[in-house]
Amino acid sequence: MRLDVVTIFPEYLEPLNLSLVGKARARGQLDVRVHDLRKFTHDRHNTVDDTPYGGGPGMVMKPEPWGEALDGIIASGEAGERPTLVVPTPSGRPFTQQLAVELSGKPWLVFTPARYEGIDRRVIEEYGERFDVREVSIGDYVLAGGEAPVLVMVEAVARLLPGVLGNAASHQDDSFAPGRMESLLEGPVYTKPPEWRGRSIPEVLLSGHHGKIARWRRDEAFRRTAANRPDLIEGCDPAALDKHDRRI
Ligand SMILES: COc1cccc(COC(=O)c2cn[nH]c2)c1
Repeated sequence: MRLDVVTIFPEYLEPLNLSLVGKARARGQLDVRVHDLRKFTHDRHNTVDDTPYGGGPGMVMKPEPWGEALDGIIASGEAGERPTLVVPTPSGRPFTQQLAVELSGKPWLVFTPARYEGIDRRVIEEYGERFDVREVSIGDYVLAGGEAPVLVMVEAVARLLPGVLGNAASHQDDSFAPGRMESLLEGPVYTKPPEWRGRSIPEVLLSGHHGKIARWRRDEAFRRTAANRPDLIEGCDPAALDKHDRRI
């Protein structure tokens, strides 16, 4: 997968050289290219923003630099390759595990994190006519820029790429993983030592009885979901539970 990011703070994307994403890059599974938006300005101050038409607070990112940056990136693609553009914004569709799964199947993502009050709408219109443009929110709050959302989305997508996450099975049971655990939160996890500050491990986890363990985990997932995310349970039909679990 190729990932391009256009930003006025390239150093903000340094974390993409670390850990899981860093290793995937080193292995050649991910081709990550970060572009400094200011390199696509031509005035003495490398201006990327200006006052909003119609007045109001803050500044808006000018369309010209984005146009030059995106045209250059698209032109550098393999013949005929078409990118999916991802625009982090509080007014976008929710970023979910399902969307992460969808994006992990794309060959080329271009992220356009904005600062200020956002990017001139004509940029979205211009590229939306020719490419798949997704305006995506990572949550209902406003940040100073879209770079942190890019780190979030790249990590969520990269860990789904085959061979990137050590133990492939471990994202089947992710919270929100489509299918089995459609919309349940993960229950509690434990590891050695068997006793820590007088606190032991739930007996069932030491029983070796895989059926009972699966049932206990399912019950704990329901318990935690009911406590923290009752909205996820409303639509959940217990009868739709994995038949295997119910048989125990
Ligand atoms: C593109 O327009 C804007 C405007 C304002 C801030 C931002 C940065 O993104 C966020 O704040 C965000 C993304 N998901 N949740 C919050 C982008």
